[in-house]
Amino acid sequence: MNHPTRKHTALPKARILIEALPWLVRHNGKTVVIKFGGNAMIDEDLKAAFAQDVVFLHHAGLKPVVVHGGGPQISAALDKHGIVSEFKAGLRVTTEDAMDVVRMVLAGQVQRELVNLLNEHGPLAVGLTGEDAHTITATKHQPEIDGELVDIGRVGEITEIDTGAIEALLADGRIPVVSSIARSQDDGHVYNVNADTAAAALAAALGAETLMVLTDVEGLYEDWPNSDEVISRLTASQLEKLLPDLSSGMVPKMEGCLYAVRHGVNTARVIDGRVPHSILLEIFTDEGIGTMVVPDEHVVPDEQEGDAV
Ligand SMILES: Nc1ncnc2c1ncn2[C@@H]1O[C@H](COP(=O)(O)OP(=O)(O)O)[C@@H](O)[C@H]1O
Ligand SMILES: CC(=O)N[C@@H](CCC(=O)OP(=O)(O)O)C(=O)O
Repeated sequence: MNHPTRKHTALPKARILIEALPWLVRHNGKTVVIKFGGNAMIDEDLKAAFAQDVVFLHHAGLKPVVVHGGGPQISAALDKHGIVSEFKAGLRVTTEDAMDVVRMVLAGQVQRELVNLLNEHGPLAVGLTGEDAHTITATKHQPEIDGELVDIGRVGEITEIDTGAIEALLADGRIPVVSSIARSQDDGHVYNVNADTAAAALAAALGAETLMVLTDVEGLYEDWPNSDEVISRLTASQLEKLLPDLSSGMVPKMEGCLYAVRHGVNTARVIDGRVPHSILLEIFTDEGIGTMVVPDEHVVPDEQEGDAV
């Protein structure tokens, strides 16, 4: 017979579950766009933990949408094809030949791998690219470098998002996994779009609660590469002032975060994808682990439990 003073060894687990209750209530039914960067996909265990987290969110009542990158994977494949990778303004110079490889790697390799990992937990994930059902439409992007417009090939600037296919999948209880390739509004071809930019545009168009960008650093470093002091929280205006000083991969990431919070997304976060289960830590605890960008008018509830988003 159970004695009332008997030690219940599972009690700490119940406490952990109940601690997550405010977050579960807050996020119920909310869309969360999660960008999984190519640099964060560093090993099999991390990718499996990522898939577990996303499936957990799904079963916890959220609507996760995954947008994936694959920069290092594309560079490796281009290398095999004897094509040298060159970046300008943080974007890959994409020739017609390179575009074929980009599409093959993102849609045929990285996306398939993530879809399969998610589907180990049930018939959940469906992969698509921005080409499908006009999800992402783009025109040629020509960045301005030193006052001049530069031709970087088939790199797209997003002109339109059609959320129909993604919303239909969410309504059907699926997890959309989107590759950052856009249909062209100018010709019959496709464009290479930076995955951070694509994730931000989708988060805004979907009216997502949160944009979460997983990468290979702890967050936005205040004085990179001289110090590893992470900026834990900043407003849109504060971020806007920092943008001109940012470099390389952080540029599209932080521009994306700014775009998202200026277009209705409540929070945009850059978090360390090398930390196993970083998504769960960020969503269900008050120990935010990366950099959080909030709209200017965002009022901080008092720093109490349940205040992470
Ligand atoms: N201020 C900064 N804070 C953190 N990382 C920075 C900063 N500026 C540049 N970086 C670089 O940006 C990289 C992340 O971008 P990127 O390589 O494109 O990753 P991903 O594949 O996840 O999109 C970091 O690994 C770091 O080298
Ligand atoms: C135009 C452009 O630069 N596109 C990116 C698309 C993939 C991507 O963004 O991957 P990460 O998120 O891993 O960096 C590229 O070709 O590398």
